[in-house]
Amino acid sequence: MSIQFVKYHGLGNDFILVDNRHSSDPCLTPEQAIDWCDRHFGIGADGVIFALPGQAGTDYTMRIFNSDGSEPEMCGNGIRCLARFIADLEGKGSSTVSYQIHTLAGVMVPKLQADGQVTVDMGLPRLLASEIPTTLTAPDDKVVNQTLEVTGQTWEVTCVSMGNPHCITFVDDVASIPLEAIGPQFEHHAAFPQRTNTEFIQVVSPDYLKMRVWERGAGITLACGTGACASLVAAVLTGRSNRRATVELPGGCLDIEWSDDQRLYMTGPATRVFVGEWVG
Ligand SMILES: N[C@@H](CCC[C@H](N)C(=O)O)C(=O)O
Repeated sequence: MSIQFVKYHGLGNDFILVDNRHSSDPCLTPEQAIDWCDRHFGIGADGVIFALPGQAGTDYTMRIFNSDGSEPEMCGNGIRCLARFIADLEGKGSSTVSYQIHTLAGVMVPKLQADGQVTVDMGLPRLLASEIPTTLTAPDDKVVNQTLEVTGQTWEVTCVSMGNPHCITFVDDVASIPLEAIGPQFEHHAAFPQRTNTEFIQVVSPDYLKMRVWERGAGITLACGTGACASLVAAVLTGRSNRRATVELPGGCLDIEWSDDQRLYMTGPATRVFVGEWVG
């Protein structure tokens, strides 16, 4: 088996991109994606992303496997990388092109900017417990400032879905959170039937948030675009931030806006690192 790939990252959240335009099924199995993502015995990445033919009138379809082989509905940093990958494939790398991308979370619209950044219309946040999903409140209620018991400690959490689930906790100092130890306990908590991504947020000012993340299916990553959007929504819902803020992650900063049209707009970089060929 010989497959060409290109490695990209969005603020250190890194992905292997595969040109899958010839078929509507990913050319790798979840087990193969696990092998590719292995940082010692494979290429190394937080996930593998496939550019497939568009569905329902869209330009392309994005599918993604996390590094544990599970398939998330959406990936914010990944869709910026996908947009740049497609533009490179189409020879439009330096233009301000935009694409309609079909994902399991709905249609997303990334647009390449003249300065090299990518802005993505990430759609509407979903706030009801049944939409997260979580059993923390009644299905039709929002999950804002709810208590959650993890590792014998009580946390106050707010949950937001950006198509994928996020559980957000505001803390005084993100650096002091033992993410490696508690991340898995949030991810696999019985209150989250589809597991959850977990963000810890320090509010520096109403327009500047610091974030660390434990991702479902990938563990600690240097950035998470859907997580940054969900965290801004949680910060607005709890009266902690403005509707537009910089979110600083270990890998760098994203600009996030929860616009008056209620949609989330995320702007950040997407960087090509190298091309390769898998000869497994
Ligand atoms: N890093 C991503 C999110 C990837 C999916 C996530 N691990 C999940 O399972 O939901 C982002 O930038 O949004």
